Amino acid sequence: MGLVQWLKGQFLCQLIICYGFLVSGLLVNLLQICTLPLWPINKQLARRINCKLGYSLTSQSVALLEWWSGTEVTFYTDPADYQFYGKENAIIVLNHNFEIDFLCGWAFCDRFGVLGASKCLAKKELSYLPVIGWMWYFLEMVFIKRKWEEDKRSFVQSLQNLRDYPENFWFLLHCEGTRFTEEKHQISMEVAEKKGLPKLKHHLLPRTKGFWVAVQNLRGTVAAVYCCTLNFRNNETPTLLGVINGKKYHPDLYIRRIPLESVPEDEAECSSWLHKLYQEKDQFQEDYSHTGYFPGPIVTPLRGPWALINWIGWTCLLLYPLYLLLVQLVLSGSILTILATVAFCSAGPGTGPRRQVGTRGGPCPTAPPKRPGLPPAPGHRGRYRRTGGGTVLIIYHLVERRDQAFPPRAPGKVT
Ligand SMILES: CC/C=C\C/C=C\C/C=C\C/C=C\C/C=C\C/C=C\CCC(=O)SCCNC(=O)CCNC(=O)[C@H](O)C(C)(C)COP(=O)(O)OP(=O)(O)OC[C@H]1O[C@@H](n2cnc3c(N)ncnc32)[C@H](O)[C@@H]1OP(=O)(O)O
Ligand SMILES: CCCCCCCCCCCCCCCCCC(=O)OC[C@@H](O)COP(=O)(O)O
Repeated sequence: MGLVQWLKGQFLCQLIICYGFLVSGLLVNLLQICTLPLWPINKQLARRINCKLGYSLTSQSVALLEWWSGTEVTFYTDPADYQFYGKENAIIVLNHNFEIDFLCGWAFCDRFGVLGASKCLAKKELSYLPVIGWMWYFLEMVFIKRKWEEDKRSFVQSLQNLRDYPENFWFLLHCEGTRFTEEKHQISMEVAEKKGLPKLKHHLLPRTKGFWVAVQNLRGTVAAVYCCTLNFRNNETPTLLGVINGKKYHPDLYIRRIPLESVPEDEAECSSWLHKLYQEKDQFQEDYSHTGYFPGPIVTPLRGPWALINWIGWTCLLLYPLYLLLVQLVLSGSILTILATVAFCSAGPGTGPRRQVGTRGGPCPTAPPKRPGLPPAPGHRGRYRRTGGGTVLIIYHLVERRDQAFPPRAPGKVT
């Protein structure tokens, strides 16, 4: 494992990444709040500013996926459709099987310049997510409680609001309405049986009302439905934590562009149309499980530098205060100890005395067995994970150094 891959596994690096995302997100939220007075004066300008602010935050997770974890989405699509991507509004119908399907969706949006403006039909709970949920409020995301009687009015109103949106946007719909699990699949197939519908092997039965309402309210605004089918090579089970740990995944995404005119206006016909679309998607997944690829040629839209530049910019800006702190430490003279500690710790666990955090001098109760100059015995967990040990110890010594500036008081004695 190279140095870069080792660094990606370090808790300190992951802490810095999440710190950057969180603090930049809060700053973006603050700036979005500042656009509120602009809305009654110039709504379109306020929307454009919020799209840029939204891009500045969302693209950090695209940078994490594409540059940090090195995950590259492979796109399968008809080259004749390629010319439309990014140049029109579209409804995206995407299967909801993977933990990071939204990240692959964002990467797809970023390739065609619609990441900042894109929206989705999301469960109301996501609007409470710190930073991301608050940001989506200003991007006019469509939230629903998944209870039609309570949702229908606000759902229709939210869609109508998008009819004069100044930027090209994609509207993501996971028609299944929830993430795929075997248990949900079994219940869903019982409903399919009752309805006399073909059973699906790789999907839950789609909920059709939301799709029909979206199509009806966005007709004239949206030009097409993009039927997107996502899968991962070699049966990978991708996770967000894996991406943060720098693990590379291999997503394949098959996109079919369907002009909106071909979607029926009648609700019952539209419902049948969507069920047929999901039966086709299910067949694509079945073929993929045997062949390892989707139909249609592979296209490779250019991966622009802006997600990476934006991420580096935020990281430099937000790490600068920490850099100043480090400079202070150097001036205070204690950095040498820390550097010595870093050198000492990054030699790996088990190569020197450990002191139990919180008390002085005692052996660390879970210190790996003494094997001077050797890494701890295989499988020894110890207090510090093999990969994160050096990092954790650096933080421990940083804390300890601070303590030594204020030596602990002996019990009962006041200094
Ligand atoms: C690769 C992608 C490319 C690009 C990506 C593009 C954009 C992405 C970029 C930016 C977007 C920004 C952010 C995205 C990032 C993160 C967000 C990601 C995910 C969040 C998404 C979610 O939160 S999913 C949950 C919310 N969405 C939905 O719920 C949509 C699906 N639901 C509906 O549409 C529903 O219709 C409804 C909720 C609107 C209303 O539901 P309701 O049930 O009241 O009505 P329905 O008629 O639909 O259903 C009733 C019928 O259903 C039958 N039934 C009952 N039980 C089941 C069952 N278990 N399974 C299936 N069907 C069932 C029942 O019989 C009823 O049938 P009737 O015939 O009797 O009506
Ligand atoms: C460089 C910066 C990186 C910092 C850390 C990375 C953060 C990445 C961004 C996190 C944003 C989280 C967006 C939430 C998307 C969740 C999508 C989802 O899967 O929702 C579930 C619903 O669909 C259905 O819910 P269920 O009914 O299945 O329950």
